[in-house]
Amino acid sequence: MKPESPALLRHYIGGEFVASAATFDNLCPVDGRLLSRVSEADRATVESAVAAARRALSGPWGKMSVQQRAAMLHKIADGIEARFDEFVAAEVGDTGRPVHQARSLDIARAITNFRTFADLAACANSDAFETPTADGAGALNYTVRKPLGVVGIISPWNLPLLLLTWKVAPALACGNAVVAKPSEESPASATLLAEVMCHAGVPPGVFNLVHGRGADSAGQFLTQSTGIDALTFTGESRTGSTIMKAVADGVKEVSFELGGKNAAVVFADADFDAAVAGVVRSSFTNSGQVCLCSERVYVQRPIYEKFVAAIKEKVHALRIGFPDEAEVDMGPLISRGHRDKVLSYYRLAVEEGATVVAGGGVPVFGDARDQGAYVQPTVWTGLPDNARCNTEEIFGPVCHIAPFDDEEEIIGRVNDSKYGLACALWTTNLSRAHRVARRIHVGLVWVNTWYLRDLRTPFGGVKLSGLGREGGRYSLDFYSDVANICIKL
Ligand SMILES: NC(=O)c1ccc[n+]([C@@H]2O[C@H](COP(=O)([O-])OP(=O)(O)OC[C@H]3O[C@@H](n4cnc5c(N)ncnc54)[C@H](O)[C@@H]3O)[C@@H](O)[C@H]2O)c1
Ligand SMILES: O=C/C=C/C=C(\O)C(=O)O
Repeated sequence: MKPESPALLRHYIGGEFVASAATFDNLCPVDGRLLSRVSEADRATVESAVAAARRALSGPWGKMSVQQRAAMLHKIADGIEARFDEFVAAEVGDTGRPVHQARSLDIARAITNFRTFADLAACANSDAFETPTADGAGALNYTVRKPLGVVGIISPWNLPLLLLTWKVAPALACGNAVVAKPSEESPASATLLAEVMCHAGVPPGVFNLVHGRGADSAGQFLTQSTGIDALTFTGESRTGSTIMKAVADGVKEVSFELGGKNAAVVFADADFDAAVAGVVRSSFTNSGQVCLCSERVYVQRPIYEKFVAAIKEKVHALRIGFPDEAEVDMGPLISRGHRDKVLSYYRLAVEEGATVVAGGGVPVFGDARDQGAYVQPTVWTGLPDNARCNTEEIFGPVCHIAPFDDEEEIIGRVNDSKYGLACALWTTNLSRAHRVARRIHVGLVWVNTWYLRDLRTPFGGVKLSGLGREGGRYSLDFYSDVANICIKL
């Protein structure tokens, strides 16, 4: 029987699904099979999406109150909920992640993103100041939030729907119209989101979706469009730098959530078992493809050897499997291309003198997964802090474990990085927790936990890890312009 021709994923522009003559293949990282063909937007297509967004701002969307927009965001969340299993299947197909993760994290958080920013925007207060004046009558100053206008959104493949909606939700809550460009590696859930937007009655042009790659493709064309008012981007630091140059002439507002080379620091007084479990989670979740993952692990010397042995045992026990296996811990990397990058670091580590405590290669399954993008979860010791494997973001299931002696030493070593996104500290000493956390030069510190999220908190990094903060009112501040009005009484 002739195999079904793969689906064609289309753009969503001005409320219509639009195909392009140019397409690219979307492959499944579990077994390499062709999942779908994807329309690739040219510059004209991207510009038509930007124009549709501009038109939407002067339509019914631009006249809606924040309460009406909040209600629309809840309808979008309802729509994702109604098609929850389809979104799970789309995300798992594109990324190969465990089904249980897609259900509990990726799709669940997309729904939460819309509901959280609906409520935050609807309840956001403005500022007001009574100002005394020489004539005694005084003046009243108050602020109003206005949408930026057309916001370009470019998102990565590692948590596709979570990170796309992390930006779409507040952008829409603040009254903007958006043109979103998801990663070429993960087009499926974004396309489903467009269907939900359409069904929810989001006015045409408010949410536009264009598919394509980065350089010389839809991503670059979006950043170069003079029709966008702001650009929010999540991805590699070097891509962020390229995008910053592209938008500089127009002095566009940017929000960047970029790369990291995060540390986990385990003090001798930590709850040992909790720290072991926590580091396994923070180094190997999503096959290490989370910007917050700990690729640098530092363990205080008295427990170092015991800790390495414990991590080795846990990593050897990690179940690498098909997405739908109930107990699977780890799936493949996103693509053969990304696997080549991670394997190049596996080789480099040995060249740099690492001891390979666990992993270091490619698992052999003897089934379809051998055509996928799997790698072994890997643990190294023995490298100096300045080794490339200890300074460059690998973005795979790997960590290096090094001993340290005291607080001053470890604070200096953790901060000696061109990145500054996140850090996980493990200690039962409360004073030490507060003291050290404040001195780590990152945007996010977790103590005795990792990736515990409260969406009202600021999220973002320093140095090469990003520009700006999103989350809670920080998102409202980025996705709206605040104007001050002064009334002479
Ligand atoms: N800080 C955070 O919150 C955060 C979250 C997730 C991922 N990340 C980072 O993202 C990276 C992994 O994601 P990735 O591989 O998709 O990143 P990437 O930079 O390769 O691509 C991200 C997005 O940018 C687009 N793009 C690429 N080049 C472009 C260009 N020249 N102009 C415009 N768009 C372009 C891509 O098509 C994709 O949609 C890692 O470095 C990770 O640390 C950071
Ligand atoms: O890979 C990076 C993960 C980013 C996560 C978030 O932005 C979030 O949880 O809101």
